[in-house]
Amino acid sequence: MLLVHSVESIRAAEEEAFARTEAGELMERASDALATSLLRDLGHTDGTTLLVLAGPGNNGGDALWAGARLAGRGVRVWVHAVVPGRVHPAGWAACTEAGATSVDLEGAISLMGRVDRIVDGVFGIGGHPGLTGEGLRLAEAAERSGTPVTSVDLPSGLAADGAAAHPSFRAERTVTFGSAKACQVLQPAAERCGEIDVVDIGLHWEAIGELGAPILRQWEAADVAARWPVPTCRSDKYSRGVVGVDAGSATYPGAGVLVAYGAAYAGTGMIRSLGAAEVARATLAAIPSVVTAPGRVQAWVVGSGWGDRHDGAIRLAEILDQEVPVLIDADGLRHVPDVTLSPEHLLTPHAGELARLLQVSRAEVEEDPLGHIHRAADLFGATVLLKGATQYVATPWERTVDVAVPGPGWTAQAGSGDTLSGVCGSLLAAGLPAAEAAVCGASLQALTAAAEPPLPPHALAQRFGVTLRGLLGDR
Ligand SMILES: NC(=O)C1=CN([C@@H]2O[C@H](COP(=O)(O)OP(=O)(O)OC[C@H]3O[C@@H](n4cnc5c(N)ncnc54)[C@H](O)[C@@H]3O)[C@@H](O)[C@H]2O)[C@@H](O)CC1
Ligand SMILES: [K+]
Repeated sequence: MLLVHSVESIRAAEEEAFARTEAGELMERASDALATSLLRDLGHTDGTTLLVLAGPGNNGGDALWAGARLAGRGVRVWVHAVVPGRVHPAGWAACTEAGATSVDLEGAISLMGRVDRIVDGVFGIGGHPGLTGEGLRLAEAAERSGTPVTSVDLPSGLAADGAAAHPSFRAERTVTFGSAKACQVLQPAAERCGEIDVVDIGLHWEAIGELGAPILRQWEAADVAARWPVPTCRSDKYSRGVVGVDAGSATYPGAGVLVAYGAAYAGTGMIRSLGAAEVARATLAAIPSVVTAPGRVQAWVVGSGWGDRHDGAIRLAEILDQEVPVLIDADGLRHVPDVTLSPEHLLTPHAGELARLLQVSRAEVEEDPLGHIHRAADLFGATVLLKGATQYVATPWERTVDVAVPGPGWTAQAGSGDTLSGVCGSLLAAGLPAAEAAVCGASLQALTAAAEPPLPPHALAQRFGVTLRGLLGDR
């Protein structure tokens, strides 16, 4: 699991670390790790070449000290001070004394495409988002040259805490210090960061109180495998969980069928299709093991394909009265302001639906997904999964948001949300807490889509077992 801290937290943890370390020790750890990473990527020192772009702050300092180490080891290093006259003085002296050659802007640009690697040490967590002027010229020239870029801490130009792809460097690798940053896991910014190496520089998160909690937890496949409920020799359909589905309608019967596909192929114990008669009939025809008689239900999936069902609020209240976990999706979400929810209830809006719930514009949600998902979770008291290119899960009053394993854009199609609801519903019925059910469900869908050619949602669901077998190994 990749933990992401905010700039505010990193600054606080750095302050705490400065107080108990020698001056310059943190920068030494950072630049040592950067130099090691550069050496690994260069492969060897003899005859290899490096262009260091150093900005005015400590990010430039890191780059310069690493450049000094490599120049000392025989790498041919050129160095450019991006803001003339404003450069980390000790780092600059060390780098040039170790043999690096100083070049001006035009010199730096003309070297791009001819050196083996470029070090982007222009701005780090102190950078204002969006490069302009010479910084932008350098970033564009570097990208055009095709020479691989190692960014120091983050690609200069990105906002460390944000998801936006501001004008910035595009890195092949980012060597980041103390903690991953939000821009390295949230799209579209993350795709400008390349491979992420997180370097431990000795920050003590527990020493800074609440600020020490990460803002994001980026889940990886192994984390999903560790949480996935695997049946044992003592399992029966009830211990594995019964999912009740009231989704779809006479107008949109497919939604209810797709929810059942998601639950069935994620391995649920039993599915009860308890919505419109048309949906139950269609579901039974597709999946013969589905039961259409009422009975015990351990988690509900409701709302998708309801359309403008006139009794939606009453039906939702009735289901909530049963006091088992409930996943509320799509058309069910419009009734959320009228009912009382708790963290075991899972809302699964996409950006447009979240905007409607919070009475803001979709653009506002897309601009600040984290802020809005927190707001929704706190306002409604429920767990929220925000679907989209990056899938976030927030729990009411908790600082840390979970981010599902990312997947390809193929799942952006009608019906994907319905099968996803089914997967999450099956995990809720198996007893996973709502946040884990949401993030594991979204990750399973993403991992499956990443491994398969484009498939319609019901066919993708049929491949869940292959993904699970790969994830779970011998478990
Ligand atoms: N303080 C330390 O000892 C450590 C800091 N670390 C490094 O230090 C970085 C943070 O250093 P700083 O706080 O000095 O910040 P930066 O090095 O990110 O840059 C800050 C400077 O750039 C200027 N600036 C920012 N955006 C600009 C823009 N778009 N155009 C023109 N000027 C701009 C600011 O006014 C400021 O002078 C981290 O990202 C990391 O690389 C690491 O070495 C770990 C230890
Ligand atoms: K940088």
